[in-house]
Amino acid sequence: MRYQSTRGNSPQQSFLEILLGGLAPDGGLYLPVEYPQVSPAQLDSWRSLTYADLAYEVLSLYCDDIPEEDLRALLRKTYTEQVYCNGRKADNAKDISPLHWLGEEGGTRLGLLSLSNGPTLAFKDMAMQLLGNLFEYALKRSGQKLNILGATSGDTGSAAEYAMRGKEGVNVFMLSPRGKMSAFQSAQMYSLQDPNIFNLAVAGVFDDCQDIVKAVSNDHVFKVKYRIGTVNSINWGRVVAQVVYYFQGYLLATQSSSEKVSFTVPSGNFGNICAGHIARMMGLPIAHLVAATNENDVLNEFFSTGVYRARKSAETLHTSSPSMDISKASNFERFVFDLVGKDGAQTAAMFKQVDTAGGFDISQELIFQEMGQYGFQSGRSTHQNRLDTIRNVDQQYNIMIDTHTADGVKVARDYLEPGIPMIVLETALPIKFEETIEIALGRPAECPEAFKDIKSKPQRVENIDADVNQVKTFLATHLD
Ligand SMILES: Cc1ncc(COP(=O)(O)O)c(C=O)c1O
Ligand SMILES: N[C@@H](CCOP(=O)(O)O)C(=O)O
Repeated sequence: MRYQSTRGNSPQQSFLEILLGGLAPDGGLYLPVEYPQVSPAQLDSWRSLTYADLAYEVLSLYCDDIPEEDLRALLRKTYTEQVYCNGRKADNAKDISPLHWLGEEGGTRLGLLSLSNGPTLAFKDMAMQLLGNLFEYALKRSGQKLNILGATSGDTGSAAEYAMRGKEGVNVFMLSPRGKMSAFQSAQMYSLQDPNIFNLAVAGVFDDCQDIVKAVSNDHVFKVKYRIGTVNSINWGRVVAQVVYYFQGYLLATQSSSEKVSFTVPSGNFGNICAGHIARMMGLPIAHLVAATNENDVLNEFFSTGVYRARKSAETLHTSSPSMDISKASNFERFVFDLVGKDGAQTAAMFKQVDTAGGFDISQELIFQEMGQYGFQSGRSTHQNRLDTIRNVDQQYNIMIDTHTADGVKVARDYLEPGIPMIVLETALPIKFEETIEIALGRPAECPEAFKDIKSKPQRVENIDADVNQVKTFLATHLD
């Protein structure tokens, strides 16, 4: 499989060639030149597979420069009960991403796909653990070292650091928005003392952190000299690993490939739902993909009006679903590339307009009228909706959900269609946002044993301005 940039001005490359670099040289994001197709019969033949073997079927369509036996071994090493039973009872863990039906609502079944059973209690572990093993594999083959520069709003950071700690030849430099994550999220990252992990608390919001990552990646001389890679969903490896659980969720929810399901996805950087879009483009029978935003509702605005207006840092609100406090969703560019018929020049022009004029408006264009074919719907959830939904799901179904998943359930309920099961992606465990859970339910969230004393551990973090040059200087002084 060859990969092309969404900006149309980079050479096509193979999976292993793009894995360590992340952003394409022209500033775009990589996508496969075509989406491999999965037939209904093929889909049905995957019903009895383990998660690891299902992942093999999906990923082997994309990573054809990794020998079959190596890829299968990497996936079986990654998707184990030992890695993915955190915070859940072990009887469900063999499914890796179990599906829990909440109940019947609006003439259909409403369910939660559990994706937060991994080491850091958020869905990021589903792809990040694999990325860690893929990096190790690729670096061993090439004899290279890798310095990861990442941006987090709370969950990617810890998932990446737990996946990369102790990995030979890998350093992680993680930018996080100072004071904007939950105490639990900060403690998960900042308490790590491993010499290959560096936490930088940026005076800004997540978008500032992501802009710095992109600016450093776009300085090709610096990038090559310091061997900079990325673990954000900028990296295709992250997105493609997330495609797998849409297949898993679909197979768990249905009896045959003639059935359709819809997914609601709590959305911020648009990586998770972009993986759903790709699964749908591959032929997975998804009726709708519902993007659920919090008060930072750029994506909801776009899907409802055709106007994309990225907010400035100062306009980005600090909410009680803080991991979705994002106003410049990077993966949105991948969808736009498909929307404009894989026209790299047009995509580049549209995102140049985002930089110069703050956004674009396609409300009067044919592509907006035809956008229905991609199955997107969207909605917005507020702090009060979040509290109400956490309470209501707890009372009605005796299940405690986190604030982001609550945004998902709130919006999903607005889009229930009789006869089409609705699966909400559960993106984190409640303990990560325990302050809000306490407000909503008046009792604490359950905390897995491994994290009981996390907030009292000593923390190691450096403060830094939202300034590319300061970050480059930090990297240069910590690398040879
Ligand atoms: C808990 C949680 N939910 C939802 C999201 C949004 O996912 P995405 O950024 O892939 O849209 C994130 C961050 O990415 C998250 O950490
Ligand atoms: N919500 C994320 C933000 C980064 O998203 P990514 O999927 O691009 O890594 C976080 O929790 O850090």
